[in-house]
Amino acid sequence: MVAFDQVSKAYDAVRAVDALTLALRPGETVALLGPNGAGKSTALDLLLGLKKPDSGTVRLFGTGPREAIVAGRVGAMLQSGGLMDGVTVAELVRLACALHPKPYRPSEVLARAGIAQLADRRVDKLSGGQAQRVRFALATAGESDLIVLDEPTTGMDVTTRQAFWATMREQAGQGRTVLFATHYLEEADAAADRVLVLHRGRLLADGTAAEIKARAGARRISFDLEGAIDRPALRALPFLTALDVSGRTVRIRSSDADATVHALYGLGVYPRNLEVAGLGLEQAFVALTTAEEAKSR
Ligand SMILES: Nc1ncnc2c1ncn2[C@@H]1O[C@H](COP(=O)(O)OP(=O)(O)OP(=O)(O)O)[C@@H](O)[C@H]1O
Repeated sequence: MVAFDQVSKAYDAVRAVDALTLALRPGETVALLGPNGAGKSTALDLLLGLKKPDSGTVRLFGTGPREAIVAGRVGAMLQSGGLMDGVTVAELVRLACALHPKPYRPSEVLARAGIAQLADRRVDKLSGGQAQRVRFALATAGESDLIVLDEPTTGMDVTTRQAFWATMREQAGQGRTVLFATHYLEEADAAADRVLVLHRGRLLADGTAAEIKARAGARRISFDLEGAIDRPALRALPFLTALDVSGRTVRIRSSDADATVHALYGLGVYPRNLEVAGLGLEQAFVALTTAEEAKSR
């Protein structure tokens, strides 16, 4: 079990992480989302013992972060982590395996990260996406109970990205906890079974992607109308939060699509090509974080 208990960390006046409390369960794949500066990297640094909280505690499997890392229970892939200069990919992976208390075979690690063909290349001569795969290999050098990934797929091409997530699913399937920070909301939607939204260091939302979308409330309704379009009548529809008319096509956002559509028919119009769709995680994220920004203004 991985737990933050009332953890805070400030840089001068900036509260990067503010009274964060949460627990991660085994086998869970968790996405950490938040706008720039929300505190994601700081939270991961606290989790990995790279920074010390000003107050509160971080516990990993019953110990502090350092002890858990020394015991090989944590694999991490950080954003900027420089790879050692002057060594080859194979040498670096062998070193990571040698340092891990429960290592996999280096050949296995190379193959899993899709870098077997890069084994003899120097790590300081790799492309961005290749270097990212090497970091991925280092994070999965041994059997860790927690895998922490900071924007893991940045710079990866589509195939690498798919292979990467397949491996992460496999790892989670073996009971490991996978925690990743990302700005790719589609990826969070597809890969995570739990989504955490951080905003100004605080946990704004915690749930499945579906729950977060539902919490952001809105649904999109679109349809075409024949004849004159009565905008004031449309604008007065219940639960409407946005209205856009373009030519014959009307697009509505509603916090209760059933009630809005019901009232729409009540106007005596005949909407054609009616579509009701949920918001994507990206739109839900924007709705949640902008609402929070507005509150704090
Ligand atoms: N070393 C530091 N010194 C001073 N302020 C810092 C430092 N590191 C982070 N901050 C500030 O703390 C806040 C949280 O930053 P953090 O890097 O944790 O956010 P993030 O969610 O990872 O952002 P991004 O999405 O941009 O990577 C920001 O306001 C940032 O400017």
